[in-house]
Amino acid sequence: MSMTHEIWGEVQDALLHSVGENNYKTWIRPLEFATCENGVAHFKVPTNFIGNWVNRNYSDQILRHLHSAGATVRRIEFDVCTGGSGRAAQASASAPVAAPATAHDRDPARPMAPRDTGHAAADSDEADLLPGATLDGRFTFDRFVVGPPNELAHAAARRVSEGGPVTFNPLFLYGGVGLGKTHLMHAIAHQMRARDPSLRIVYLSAEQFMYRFVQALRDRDMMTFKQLFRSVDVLMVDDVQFIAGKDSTQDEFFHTFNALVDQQKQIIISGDRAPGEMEGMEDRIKSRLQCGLVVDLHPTDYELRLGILQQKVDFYAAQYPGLSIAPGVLEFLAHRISTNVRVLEGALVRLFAMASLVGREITMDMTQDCLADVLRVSERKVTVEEIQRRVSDHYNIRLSELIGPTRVRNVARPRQIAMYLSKTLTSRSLPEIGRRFGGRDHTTIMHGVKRIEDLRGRDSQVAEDLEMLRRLLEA
Ligand SMILES: Nc1ncnc2c1ncn2[C@@H]1O[C@H](COP(=O)(O)OP(=O)(O)OP(=O)(O)O)[C@@H](O)[C@H]1O
Repeated sequence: MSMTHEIWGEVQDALLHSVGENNYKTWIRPLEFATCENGVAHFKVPTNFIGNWVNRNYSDQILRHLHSAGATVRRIEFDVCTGGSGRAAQASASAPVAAPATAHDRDPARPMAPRDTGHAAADSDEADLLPGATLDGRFTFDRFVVGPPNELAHAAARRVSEGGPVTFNPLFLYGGVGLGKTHLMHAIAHQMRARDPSLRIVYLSAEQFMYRFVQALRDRDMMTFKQLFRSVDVLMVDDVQFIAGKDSTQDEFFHTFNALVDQQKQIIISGDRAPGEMEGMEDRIKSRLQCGLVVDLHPTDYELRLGILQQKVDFYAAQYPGLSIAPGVLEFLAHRISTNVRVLEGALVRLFAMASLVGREITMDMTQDCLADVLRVSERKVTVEEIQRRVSDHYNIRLSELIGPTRVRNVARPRQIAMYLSKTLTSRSLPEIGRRFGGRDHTTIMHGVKRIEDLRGRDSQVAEDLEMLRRLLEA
């Protein structure tokens, strides 16, 4: 069926439910259905910004609803409507996945919103100045799961995204690989842009900053480079450690930084470690980076990983309708993959892809088969010594007692628990474990392991203790 105004009316109602009232008012209501030709539905939008935003964030949903309403639409396009003379905006989307947007959208280092949204040609010129990657539409605050390891960073990012007087400059976010620094920076950008589309926000990696700088030097066009970076409202530089040891880039970065701070413009920087610990970074830069708010993202804990997995499952389940995940699988993944959220998410993507191929529920067996390599690599190397220390702390007995010969029950049982954990969490053989338990024979270890295996099913206190110790050891 061809797309009509009636169908669009129906789809608008459906969108009101699926995106919520606020989003609907801001993004969907301004869209005016114009025509549909050869499967391409054209919408008029008041600004280029709205066109790009809707394209990036809602085009999939719009297409889905159009299809459900029976419209045969392959693609949607947004045309900026400038006082009656509609002009093609740089935004379009096609089924089933939104097509990559325009040069404008692909460019990370361009100011993300034009000051005057009615001047698409000027936007394109600006976009042409800077190459790079795009802001990820999925990296929003809504999709960032907060827990004790990242709550401070999240709160700081939220505060900055609210705008207002610049209170801490720069905001410096640091932490290990895949802990959400980029996600938070993108979320700030999305939020700021939604709040004030006229803001000129530049997000880029330190590598791209250097690339631009070197290109400007080569083209003998430093003026344009300086003008561009010094005329933004918000500058975000990701992975700043990249410019460590690169003296001229650091010099230019330093001047850009100072110029923006002088103008009270917000700067947000991320790095893989605290500024003071960055080798090869000039002291004057380190001290600039430290003079705002420095917050770190700590390694995730089990609960946060589980929360992230649960949130991502909802997302993937919507993409693969009909697929389910067996109880215990998410908990297992949260236990076993503790390195980095990116790996955790990758594991989930693989599981869903595999399950959709075979058309079955994601079970524990499938998880172990499909992720054998990831699980092997991320296996935390727990040592027998660590286990002994944890167990003696937990039962409040001395390490020397745990390893020694005493047979009193309040030591013998924890000792067997330590033997069991050594057997199940390390790759040590029974004789090797025996040696670490005061030179005991391997049959003693085997007996201890069997005893706990047996108790585990009958004694809930033992089961609980084992679970808690395992979590502590694998955290
Ligand atoms: N708290 C979180 N909630 C939801 N998703 C998260 C969270 N933390 C990280 N992620 C996801 O993990 C992935 C990696 O995050 P991100 O790219 O932001 O990490 P990073 O700290 O910038 O890593 P790198 O050091 O490699 O640049 C992304 O898909 C991101 O959405």
